[in-house]
Amino acid sequence: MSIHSLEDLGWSPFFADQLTADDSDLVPVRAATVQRSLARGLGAEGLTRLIFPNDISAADLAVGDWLLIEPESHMIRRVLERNSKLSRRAAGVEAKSQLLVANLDTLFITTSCNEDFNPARIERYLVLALDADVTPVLVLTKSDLTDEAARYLAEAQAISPKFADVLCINATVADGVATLERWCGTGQTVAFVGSSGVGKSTLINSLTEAAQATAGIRETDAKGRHTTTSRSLHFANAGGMVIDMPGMRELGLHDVAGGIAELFDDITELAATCKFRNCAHVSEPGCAVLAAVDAGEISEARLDRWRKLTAEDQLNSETMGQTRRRAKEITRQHKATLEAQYRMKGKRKGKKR
Ligand SMILES: Nc1nc2c(ncn2[C@@H]2O[C@H](COP(=O)(O)OP(=O)(O)OP(=O)(O)O)[C@@H](O)[C@H]2O)c(=O)[nH]1
Ligand SMILES: [Zn+2]
Repeated sequence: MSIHSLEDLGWSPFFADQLTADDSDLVPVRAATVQRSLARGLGAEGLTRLIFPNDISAADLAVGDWLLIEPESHMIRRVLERNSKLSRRAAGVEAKSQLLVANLDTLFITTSCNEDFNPARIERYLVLALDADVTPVLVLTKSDLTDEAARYLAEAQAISPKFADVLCINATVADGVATLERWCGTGQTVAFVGSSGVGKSTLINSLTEAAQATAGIRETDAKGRHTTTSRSLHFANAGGMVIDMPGMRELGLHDVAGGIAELFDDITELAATCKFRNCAHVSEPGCAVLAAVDAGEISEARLDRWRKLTAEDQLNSETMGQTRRRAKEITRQHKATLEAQYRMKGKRKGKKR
């Protein structure tokens, strides 16, 4: 197994600065796979199996994390602060978030030049990337299977100025893949999201093939196929690292208010001047956002997309307790309204008398 420098694995001053004198007997490794009680770390010595102490469990770790471990026992002692993290709402009734990957630099939001292309879905992924502090790059694949690649590209570019780049490629040929490599250089970590069949595995395989072979850490199943059942960290040919996230097609929005505020920064800015602090921009008096819509400065469609994303985020972010409280509050308000109406009727009756 070849030896890698920590910088090859994405180590940077951000992590080095977190080390203290107490850590001098520990070594840094980067979490390469994390499954229940089995986690592996990549370090200067190659791939090692990690041991969990009582106070750290697999749920506390994400692929891409930087960990400090004991060099002999491989016991994890500390998880270093992340410079970015991608999470989603965990399965189940509670509004808990599940950590997916950590210390990601670029997220390739992937779709194809066909019926998969959907601006609303692309915008959802963009919110996730912005919320996670990860650079979003939009990748349109299958440019070779359409006569309308230029139209798709123009439509994609119109979605948001927040994309660092919008690429339109044939993922099955080398020069298509090469356009992604400028994001995958030494010290950089990238990952892909997008629907099934848009070409994520094709791109990951091409971006990592040569480097994985030399590193000798490509995990294969009994038939020799590349296994993609859980998230894992891989070397990119261009010098950086790729996190494979199989099964990450649908990422329910959860706790991404910051990402929504950034994507819709025009609405966010105006909202600060609405008369009411918790203005929902529906029909409130003194609403600066509605005024901007009336003036033609913000399109109704854009405000509508903001409303939908905000509603989804709020619903997914509230706990069962909050849902119950909200239901109670609605019932209470309803009762109060009915009582008020009843009293009004009574008064009117009283007047008649
Ligand atoms: N012609 C052409 N075929 C492509 C392109 N990108 C992907 N494909 C093909 O589309 C099929 C699906 O590609 P995958 O890489 O498996 O897609 P995926 O996004 O990884 O799909 P999941 O693993 O289900 O999430 C494969 O047969 C690819 O060869 C492209 O740009 N042009
Ligand atoms: Zn308003």
